[in-house]
Amino acid sequence: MTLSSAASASRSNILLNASKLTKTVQVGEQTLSIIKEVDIYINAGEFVVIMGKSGSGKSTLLGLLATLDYPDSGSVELADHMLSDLDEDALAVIRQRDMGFVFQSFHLLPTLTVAENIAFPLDIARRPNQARVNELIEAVDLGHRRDSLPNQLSGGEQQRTAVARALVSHPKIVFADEPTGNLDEQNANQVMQLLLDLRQQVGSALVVVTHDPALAAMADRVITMHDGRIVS
Ligand SMILES: Nc1ncnc2c1ncn2[C@@H]1O[C@H](COP(=O)(O)OP(=O)(O)OP(=O)(O)O)[C@@H](O)[C@H]1O
Repeated sequence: MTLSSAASASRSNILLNASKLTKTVQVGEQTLSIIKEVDIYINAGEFVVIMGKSGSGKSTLLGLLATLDYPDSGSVELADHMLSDLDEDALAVIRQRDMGFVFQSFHLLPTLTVAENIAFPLDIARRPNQARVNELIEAVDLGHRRDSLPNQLSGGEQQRTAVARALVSHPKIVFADEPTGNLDEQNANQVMQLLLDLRQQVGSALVVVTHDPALAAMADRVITMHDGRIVS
């Protein structure tokens, strides 16, 4: 295979394609450019890690790809939907149906139990499926904690709940922003292994922002950012 045919083969299965994304923020009188004309694609089922120094724009880029934030210009397309053209209601439907999220600080709903947090994406999409929820609770080894509230859980248990919630509705893509950043090494390894195993079962693409080189070593592709641009 030539280099160019290899490149086109690896791009033939594109799930998410973002083009010329830019983002500025206003700091006092100054307009700072924090994402600068970034082009990025993610293939279906691919595991991509985004690395780079603190402040290089990783979390901002992830937020733009996941439609949690708006770019100043540029476009994001997911599975034939041009997300940049959709209103907030239509985006909410796509986020519920096609995306999963794992954040560094867990972001569980504090008044819902483990089982209810995991069921939440199915419930708001009006597709309740208790069998699927039970399967995920077992997969992340939280059967004994199913009726606990988030504030009764350890950090590792909270993040395992978040991982199950992210995968429960068979999303096309999961976005994770430093998912192991608040965990000790043992819990970090367990959470990452669960995230990788479950997304493999579901066939989801996975995009992870991390500083962890061990995680990067497991990725299909590593993207490095510097000063708002992708440099490799
Ligand atoms: N709302 C905002 N207002 C002002 N500056 C912002 C805002 N959001 C992000 N920034 C700045 O944009 C730059 C990129 O931030 P971002 O959080 O994306 O970086 P990062 O690479 O994820 O960093 P870290 O590894 O520390 O989490 C940083 O310099 C940050 O201070």
